Amino acid sequence: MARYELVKRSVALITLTNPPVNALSSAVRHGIAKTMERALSDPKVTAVVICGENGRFCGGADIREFAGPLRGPPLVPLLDLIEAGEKPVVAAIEGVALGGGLELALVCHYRIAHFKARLGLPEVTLGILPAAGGTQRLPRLIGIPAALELITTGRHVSAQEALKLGIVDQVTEQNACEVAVEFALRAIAKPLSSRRLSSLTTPCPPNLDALLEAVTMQIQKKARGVMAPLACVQAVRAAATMPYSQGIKRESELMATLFHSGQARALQYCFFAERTAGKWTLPSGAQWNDTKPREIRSAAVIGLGTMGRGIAVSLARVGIPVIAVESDKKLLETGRQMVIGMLERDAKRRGVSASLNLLKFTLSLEDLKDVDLVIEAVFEDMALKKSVFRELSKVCRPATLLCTNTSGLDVDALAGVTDRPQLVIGMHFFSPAHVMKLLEVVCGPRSSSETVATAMSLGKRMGKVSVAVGNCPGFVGNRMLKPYSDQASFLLEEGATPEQIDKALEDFGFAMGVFRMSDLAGLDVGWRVRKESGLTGPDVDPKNPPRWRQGRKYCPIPDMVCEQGRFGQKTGRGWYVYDKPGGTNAKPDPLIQNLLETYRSRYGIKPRNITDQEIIERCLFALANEGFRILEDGIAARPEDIDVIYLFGYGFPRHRGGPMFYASMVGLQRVLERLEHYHQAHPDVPHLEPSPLLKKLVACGSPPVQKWREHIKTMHSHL
Ligand SMILES: CC/C=C\CC(=O)SCCNC(=O)CCNC(=O)[C@H](O)C(C)(C)COP(=O)(O)OP(=O)(O)OC[C@H]1O[C@@H](n2cnc3c(N)ncnc32)[C@H](O)[C@@H]1OP(=O)(O)O
Repeated sequence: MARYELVKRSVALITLTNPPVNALSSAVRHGIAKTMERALSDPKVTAVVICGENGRFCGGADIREFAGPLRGPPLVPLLDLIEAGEKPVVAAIEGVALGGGLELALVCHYRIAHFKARLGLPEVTLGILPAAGGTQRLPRLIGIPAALELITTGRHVSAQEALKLGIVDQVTEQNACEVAVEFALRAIAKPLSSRRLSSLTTPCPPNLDALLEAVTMQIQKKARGVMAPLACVQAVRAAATMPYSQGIKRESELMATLFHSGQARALQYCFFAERTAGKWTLPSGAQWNDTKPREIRSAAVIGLGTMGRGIAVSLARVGIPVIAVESDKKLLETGRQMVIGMLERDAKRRGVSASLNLLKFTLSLEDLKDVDLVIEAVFEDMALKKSVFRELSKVCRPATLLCTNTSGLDVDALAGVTDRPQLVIGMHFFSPAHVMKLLEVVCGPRSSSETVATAMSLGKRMGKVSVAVGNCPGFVGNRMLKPYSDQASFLLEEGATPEQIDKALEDFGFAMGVFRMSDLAGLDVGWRVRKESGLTGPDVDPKNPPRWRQGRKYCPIPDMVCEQGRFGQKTGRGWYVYDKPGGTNAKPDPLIQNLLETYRSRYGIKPRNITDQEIIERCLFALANEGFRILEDGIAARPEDIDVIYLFGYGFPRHRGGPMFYASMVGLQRVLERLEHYHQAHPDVPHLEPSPLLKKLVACGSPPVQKWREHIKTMHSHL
């Protein structure tokens, strides 16, 4: 796991060999310990260079080992030994030096980085802190403010920025290993004491307390309830106020509180879930690693509304020529200006030039005849979408992939009106499409494996986290959203206020509660969907009981809010009131309070006190319960996929792991009991009835989330 060679007759070259990222597994630590001992004890060796195989220095500790007991040599004494050695050690950093990888580099006496390398201490994103001396050595090297920022955010820096900050001594465009060997030979005669970071005094700003206080407040505002960044601040404070020997003890104590925490488990689960989600399989057996995607050299976007504009920008900024289509001149011109503006702002932010030459705007579908792929992003109306797909079928060459950006309509019904159902697929982007990372790739029963592979690979190219899902109303994300938001509405009936429900959800960790989020998204969208599906509006049978639709309990309060022209932020009024249309400062509105009181007295509902616990349980257990049904139905392949969708598309707090992981952390038995309790109280709400899969998992002893798949016997997988 660490290779040893003697180069230039006196330099020991130690190469970490643990593909793909040379993580510091127990075997690698063992390899480093053995090879370092050999280098330090061999009189022929005058200097040491440490590098990583395959152009990657080191991706840090092996996260997979965190779940088990510590095996092999512990990292801290090993790193102390390297730093204390009497022979100069040079880190040759190519690819990445992250977490324990950077901590390894920090105990080397010199660091040479390849110009494409990235460095950082991302431990905080895994719910822990850099506990192999990182919180003590980095502040000594680059000062408190810069170290604090890097450690509390986990941000990666480029080699150039690392040079500016003083993290590395040299950046090279040549082979970093060869440069490091030459560097090591020159360093032989030089004293090492000033290169041992643990022996340095931390440069301390005069306003240390104020700085730490400001950063703490910033963290509490941005990452409410998240423990790791606050522990990082305390560890860095120790670097500023204590000698290294005490600081490292403090670092270790803080790590001990984080290491076994639920937050660390959740965040590490998210890391792997994100990577698992890209690995799709279809009922045919075709899967991500045996199906070649098509190369997409040109694309088209139909419809330049909010979604279409974001999609066009997402395509153009990764170098794909885009033809954007609108139905009338005025809309086309508005869309054109918006797309260009968005692309220019995006390019400015990234310090690159805007690829405006890749954009073409047209009123004619005929212009799409030669493109490789079309993404339809017209209004969410089946008849309209069908007419577009019929037309595309006529004008596009037979090999063109036809994708629909629908948030819940039947992808197979659209495939059915084309001459190429195997080349039709859903690409459900989230608004704003050029910002939001999630892409649901909706596989119809007739979508070919090549089509799935191409949509998934295009998503990756656009920087999206793509998840393959099956075709059903609302797919995964929006299908689960319904029971969640229904519970919030029922809670309003029973006595809660929008602000109370939002606060409980925001305290749980959501960036926005369900009502603030609906105000942002626009209340009219859901209203239109409910009208189209006959839940409200003139099509509802007048004989229908008022709070009852399609055989189940229904809460008409969201419709009543819309009937008053309250569509959310854009109209300046929704569940909250705003200073002006488009305003973002939500204030509770007495008119909503009135509406709720009138509603309750009309239906004889006596308001009751509702606790935050009930809000969280009813909203989130109903959400997870639908997730279990989605797994049973084969609409999502694994719980990780559902969690990734909720993390990246719906602002589920990452330190809770996603709705399915959260359910497993609460305990499936407890979730089952609470759902049974709430269903007993509300037998007319089917979403509260525990799903058969949840019951089955509890009966099997509540296995960990990674093992649920073994218990899901889907007869008709949609994936
Ligand atoms: C005492 C405590 C001391 C130290 C604490 C730590 O060091 S904690 C770990 C800190 N390091 C990180 O957080 C880095 C995590 N990795 C990444 O950010 C990326 O993987 C990386 C290195 C930038 C490479 O990205 P890329 O997109 O090229 O590959 P991908 O992410 O898909 O990873 C490839 C496979 O490697 C697995 N993997 C990556 N890093 C680790 C790791 N540190 N430990 C274990 N496994 C790791 C990843 O899961 C992928 O696996 P696969 O089975 O192929 O899906």
